[in-house]
Parts: sequence; C-alpha cells; structure tokens
Amino acid sequence: MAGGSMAPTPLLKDELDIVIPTIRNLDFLEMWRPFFQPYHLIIVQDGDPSKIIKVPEGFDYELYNRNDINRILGPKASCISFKDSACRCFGYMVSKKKYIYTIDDDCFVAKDPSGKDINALEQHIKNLLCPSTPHFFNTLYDPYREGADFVRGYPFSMREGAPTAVSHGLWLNIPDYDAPTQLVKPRERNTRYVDAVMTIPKGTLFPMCGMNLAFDRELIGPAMYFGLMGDGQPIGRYDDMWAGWCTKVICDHLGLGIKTGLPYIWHSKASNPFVNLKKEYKGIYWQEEIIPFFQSATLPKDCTSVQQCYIELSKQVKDKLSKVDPYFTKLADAMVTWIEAWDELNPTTEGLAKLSISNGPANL
Ligand SMILES: O=c1ccn([C@@H]2O[C@H](COP(=O)(O)OP(=O)(O)O[C@H]3O[C@@H](CO)[C@H](O)[C@H]3O)[C@@H](O)[C@H]2O)c(=O)[nH]1
Ligand SMILES: [Mn+2]
Repeated sequence: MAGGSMAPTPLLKDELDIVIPTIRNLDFLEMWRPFFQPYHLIIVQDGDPSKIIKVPEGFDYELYNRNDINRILGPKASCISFKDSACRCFGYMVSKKKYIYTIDDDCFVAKDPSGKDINALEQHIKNLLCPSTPHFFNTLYDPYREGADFVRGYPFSMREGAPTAVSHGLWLNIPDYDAPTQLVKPRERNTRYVDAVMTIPKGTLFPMCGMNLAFDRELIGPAMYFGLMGDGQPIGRYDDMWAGWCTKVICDHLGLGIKTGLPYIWHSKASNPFVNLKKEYKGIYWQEEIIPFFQSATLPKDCTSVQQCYIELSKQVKDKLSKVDPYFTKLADAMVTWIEAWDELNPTTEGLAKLSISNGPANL
C-alpha cells in the first residue's frame, strides 16, 4: 500500500465487551471514542425503561433496560438489582465474549504524568494477558512489565505465575471513598499517579471497585455477581465489594490472580455523600462480620468450577451470615438464581454435549 500505514487491529477487538451501567446519556463516550470505538458495548440502562438513553453515533452496541432484563430472565430477573449500578452484572451474563471491561459513565480519559492520554482499556488488556504472582510477592511489583523482572530470591519454579482473572484499575480526581470519609473530606482529590501494577497476594481480600474493572469472563465470570442492591434492598454501594470478596476467595481456591493499580481513569462526579450514607450505613457495620467470614471461607477440593465454588459459597453465606441479618438469606438465594440464570444463558460445552446426547445425535 503506497505510503499508507495500516492502523494495528486493537487488541482483543472481537473478544472483549465493554459493559456500562447507566441512568444518563452516554456523551462521556466521545472522550473514549479513540479507544472504545472498535469494541462492542453492552449498555445496561437502569431506572425508568421508558427513558431514552442517547448513545453517540458510530458505536456498536446493544442496550438492555429493565423490561429487557425481565423478558430475558423471567422470574430469575429478581437477582438483578434495580436502581443501583449493580445492574451492570446483567451485561456480564449476556455477553458472549471472553473478556469484559466495565466502566462508569462519569469516568473519563485521564492523563499520565507526561500529559499523555491513558488508554485504560489497553492497559487492562495487558494486565489480563500476562500472568499474576499471587503465591509469592515480587518486590519490584509486576515482573512481566517492560523494564521489570523477578528479583533475586524469587523461586524460579514459581516464575510462570498464575493466570490473571481480574484487572482492577484506579481513579484520579474523585476517589472511591465511602460516605463517612467523603463527608469529612469533601474536597479531597486523588492526585497521586502511582506507576505500578501488583498482584493481590493469595489469602488477602481487597475492596473491589466496579468503576474501572476488567476481567476474564471465561475464567471468573460466574463469580462476578454484584449482589442484591438498590430498590427494595437494605443496602447499596456494596455491589462491587461483594463481588470482589466472592471473586477473591474463588480465585485463591482455583489458583487465579487478581491485579490492581494501573490503569487510571479520571472520575469526575462525586455522588451525594448523604445519599450514599443512607445506602451504605448497614454495610459499614455488617462488613465487620462479613470480612472475617470471607477471610475464613474455605472451599472443598471437589469444587473445581467457578459455578460449583459459587454455589458452595452461597450455602456458607446462608449458614453463617443470616444471623447478621435476614438479608443474607435472600442474598444467598439470589446467588443461586444468578448461577442458574448464567448457566441458562451460557450453557457450558459439557452441558451442550449432554444436551445433544439427550436429544439424540441429529445427523444419524
Ligand atoms: O441507580 C443507579 C445509579 C447509578 N448508576 C450508574 O452506575 C454508575 C455509577 O454511578 P455514580 O457514578 O453516580 O456513582 P458512584 O458513587 O460514583 O459509583 C461508585 O459507587 C459504586 C457502588 O455502586 C460504583 O460501582 C462506583 O462506581 C454510573 O455509570 C451510573 O450511571 C446506575 O446504573 N443506577
Ligand atoms: Mn461515579
């Protein structure tokens, strides 16, 4: 081709969906257009389904509102939250791709210290495509990054690392603070750009934020249930946290890794701390019991699939957390409904094989 240079095909262009929960118009996509336009979007419209959500021209997307969720899942739609960003997990369920990136609609392109626009999606893909080190901490952080490596004393037998299931990005400007912190520090902004990606060690929990998050849907998708939040529920803004605690316990059990750090996005909107306090307050004291539960949770060796692990975890939630509040009985049941809905929309290969055998081989 004379002189012209073919633009490289974006990484995982046909293997990744971008899931966006929204109650607003999606003008924020204009800023992300250079990075997001090649990818398919799954928009989960929360709130009033009769409201028209405007999507900028030129994006390839599918949009689901509450009527769609109810139509597709029937009674199982009860496990998908309403009037809370937790609804985004419906997008994970309907996707057919190997990878998911989810971002909030008040998150914009941040700049790195050199002033260059950060392609958050590209960094998440790099994080997911290279191994994690959950079993032995590398003091030079991510050893697979350009300009880094394993340090002296790192066992060579462990340098292959573990498959990466989750890439947890961070935020400049408005930090993801809980309501009490936001109330006492209303003007605090995160201006610190820390140039690091690190694996969260096995056996350690972390507060997963759904604002700037990517994961391998085939490795860990069924664990990414964002719980029962919002309308009709006693708690909100613990959707991503709950998914993160379940996911980390299951990743530890299955030998998968979770990374946190780069990439940064620019979080532009501070939600109302008083409204947030009302949503969070039960969670603030419940989590003093929830965290020890997850810290001590163990899964049997015969739980070898994410679904099996998740169902086992739901049983333990029902047995051990219902004494904290009856809500956890409801949540444990919703966890089972989630897996049933997931498997209905995503029949596994062995499941399909069973199906074809039971229906008799068509071409004989
Ligand atoms: O009822 C709702 C409210 C919001 N959304 C969409 O969800 C995301 C996040 O909304 P917003 O940016 O307004 O709220 P934050 O407090 O900044 O969100 C953080 O809190 C976490 C707990 O939910 C959340 O994951 C964090 O990102 C936007 O895209 C809204 O449009 C919604 O769908 N339904
Ligand atoms: Mn926000």
